[in-house]
Amino acid sequence: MAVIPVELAGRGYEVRVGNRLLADLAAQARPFLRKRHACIVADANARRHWGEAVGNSLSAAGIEPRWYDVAPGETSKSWDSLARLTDWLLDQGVERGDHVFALGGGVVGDLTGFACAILKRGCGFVQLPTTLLAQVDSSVGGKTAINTAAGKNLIGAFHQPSLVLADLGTLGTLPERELRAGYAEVLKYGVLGDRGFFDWLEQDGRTVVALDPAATERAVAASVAAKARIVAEDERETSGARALLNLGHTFGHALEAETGFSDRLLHGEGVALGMVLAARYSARRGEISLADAQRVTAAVDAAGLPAEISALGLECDGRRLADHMLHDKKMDAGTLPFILLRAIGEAYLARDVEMTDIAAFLDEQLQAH
Ligand SMILES: NC(=O)c1ccc[n+]([C@@H]2O[C@H](COP(=O)([O-])OP(=O)(O)OC[C@H]3O[C@@H](n4cnc5c(N)ncnc54)[C@H](O)[C@@H]3O)[C@@H](O)[C@H]2O)c1
Ligand SMILES: O=C(O)C(=O)C[C@@H](O)[C@H](O)[C@H](O)COP(=O)(O)O
Ligand SMILES: [Zn+2]
Repeated sequence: MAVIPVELAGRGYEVRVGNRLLADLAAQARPFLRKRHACIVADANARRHWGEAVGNSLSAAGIEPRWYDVAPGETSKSWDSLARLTDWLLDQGVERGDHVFALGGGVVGDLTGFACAILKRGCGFVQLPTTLLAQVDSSVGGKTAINTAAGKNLIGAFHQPSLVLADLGTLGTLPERELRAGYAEVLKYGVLGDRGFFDWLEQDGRTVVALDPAATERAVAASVAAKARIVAEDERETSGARALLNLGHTFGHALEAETGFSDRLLHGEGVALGMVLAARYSARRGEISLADAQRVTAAVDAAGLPAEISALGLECDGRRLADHMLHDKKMDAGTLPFILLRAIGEAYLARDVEMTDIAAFLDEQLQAH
């Protein structure tokens, strides 16, 4: 098992990456189980595959599991789901000193984390991520949120979990498309800040998607370590360091909004395409080399992720996509900073990007190929 600390003064926590962690939940999470029952908010698919392991572990320790099912999919990150979940948590008598468990992917983690951030002005929670994306990214760092009609993650809070248990065994039941979508966020850490990691993924990335045990553990642990470093440096995205984790997301979130937060484009797929667009736009500005932008495109394509916006069949122009971006939380005094690339492994925050230029670039991309 790899144990990665997220170092935050007085509020630090561990991310444990390994096998059979859910079957061992009662022991792993002992300090966070102070009552004879525990509330578990679960993605319905995650519960179907992994609920028994969680339930058995708790029951054997004399703790009654109380389940709340969340419908799979991005639409569960809504006001409606949040209201229903907080009502249920109140019915269960959750107190500020209690911990709620979130079993599932980023949807359940973001929703439960936000519910726990506001329930009685804040109770504890433990992340039990069961998707690759959630293990390498969403369960770590305390960003919690729901979506609104105006866009992605627009209502939320920073609220850190007390523990993250990333059980690699859970990836075995994940549909392949979801595995690939999660891989996009793995690739992101290489592209934004670690050329050596990118080189390894370029070479051996297929072993991660094939769930080779050593490769998977290396990819998850390295990704978590990269995120933990950045979160410890800039927990609330104020200095610019954490904003780099948004590489590909300004484009990606606009594409998710345009496709109605539907199965047409998963979050990780939007991020993959967004990284390609960020790399191409950086090359157009004469920053990253064309060859390196092509390497990013090839790595995305090799993972079976979308690399061409023109293939999405969108019926919109660049201006419309640029308009979605105006709701981005990075907006600062009317300007939207973009995460661009000077090289693979060297992302930076560009504050001189004109939205008219982004719209023109997107028009070119929509028409290409
Ligand atoms: N808070 C953050 O820092 C952060 C970071 C990245 C992404 N996110 C958010 O995370 C969300 C995407 O998360 P996701 O990719 O995990 O998607 P998800 O939560 O929708 O899960 C993907 C699918 O996998 C199923 N599933 C989950 N675990 C399973 C398992 N072990 N076996 C079989 N099926 C399983 C789910 O039912 C769902 O259909 C987006 O809303 C995104 O905005 C948040
Ligand atoms: O943790 C972060 O910081 C990230 O940006 C990670 C992203 O992968 C994630 O999708 C995040 O939710 C996006 O943040 P947002 O602030 O753009 O909503
Ligand atoms: Zn993301």
